[in-house]
Amino acid sequence: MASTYGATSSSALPQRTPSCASMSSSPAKSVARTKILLLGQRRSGKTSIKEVLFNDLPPKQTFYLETTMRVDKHAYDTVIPLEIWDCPGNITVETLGAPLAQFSALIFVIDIRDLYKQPISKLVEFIVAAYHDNPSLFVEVFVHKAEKLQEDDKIENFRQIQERVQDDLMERECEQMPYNFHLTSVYDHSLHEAFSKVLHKLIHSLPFLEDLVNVFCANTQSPKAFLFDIASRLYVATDNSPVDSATHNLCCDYLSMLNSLGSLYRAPTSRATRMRIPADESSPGELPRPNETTPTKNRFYPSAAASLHPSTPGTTLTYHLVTPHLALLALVPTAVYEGRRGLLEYNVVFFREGVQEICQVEVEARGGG
Ligand SMILES: Nc1nc2c(ncn2[C@@H]2O[C@H](COP(=O)(O)OP(=O)(O)OP(=O)(O)O)[C@@H](O)[C@H]2O)c(=O)[nH]1
Repeated sequence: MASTYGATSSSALPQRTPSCASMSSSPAKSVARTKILLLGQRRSGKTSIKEVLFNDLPPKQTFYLETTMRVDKHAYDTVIPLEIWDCPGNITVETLGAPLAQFSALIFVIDIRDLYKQPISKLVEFIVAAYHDNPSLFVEVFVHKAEKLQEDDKIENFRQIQERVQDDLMERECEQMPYNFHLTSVYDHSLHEAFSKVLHKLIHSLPFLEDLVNVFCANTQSPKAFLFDIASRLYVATDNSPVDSATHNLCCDYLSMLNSLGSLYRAPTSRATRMRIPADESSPGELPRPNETTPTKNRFYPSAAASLHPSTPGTTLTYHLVTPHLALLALVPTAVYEGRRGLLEYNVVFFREGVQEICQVEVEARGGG
């Protein structure tokens, strides 16, 4: 895979963009966060999911995670500010300590080999409670550790778990409550794909972001493009062509490679001393970034590309930074990438401005502006 790394127009400089996203350990308290409840039996993999996605923990290291003893609230800022509640395995609706009405999504994690009654009863207990307290709650079931089983067993267990939940809900007369099942594993991209789908349901501005990706694809003859959250590698929007897993995985892998090699390609001019912006220079709409005492800490080159099929007609995978934490990844015909680069860059600038505007509105609507 031949790769190129370079800079786009100066408007790509990430530190000047409105901070719709800031991965922070001490996020601003005043912002209204979208809350996601992460539930499941002990050792089902809840903390692993949270750590792999939002703390960049290598999947193999999840083996050493300790048991969660009390609710751990993890703040993460992407297009919308999230708060993920990682709960201990023994938590119930009564001991949760917060009404279900506070949450926007509930992710219930079941180990795919766990066909016993207990996890299913617990899931049903929460679905029934949600049905009464918060019928608009998105209930998503991650049938997890899917890579542990052979294909046939995997499908069979997946089917059995769905069937049992359905039967139990019918008995409790709650079958109208919508819920979705996903097969997931921290060892492949299924977790990223499933969590991305959950995230889409929570982003109110999603149609606008999708429109922007669609316009980008139409103008650049791109068959597929994703707007990714860089650190978590969740995609926050894509165009309206179907997502095929191979393309999604390819983009995830490319992003992962760039994330790990990014610092090597940092331009000498981007050293902290040269890039620091004086406080009084920040633009009027820009948010305070309490955690950005060193604005170049996570600096990243603004664009990159890799040739996927060198022979004609050829496809190139392009990467463009959109905000400090979002990037556009697109499959582009090599002829367009090589012959009409100006047009491509023009569309990226247009796309970037649109996304930044949407993020700004989102921040203002949540009281962070
Ligand atoms: N094979 C496999 N193992 C996984 C996967 N996800 C998590 N695990 C393992 O499952 C075990 C339990 O993971 P945890 O994340 O601690 O589970 P938990 O649900 O947070 O557990 P509690 O804190 O006790 O409630 C660890 O040994 C992980 O390595 C997966 O996708 N596949």
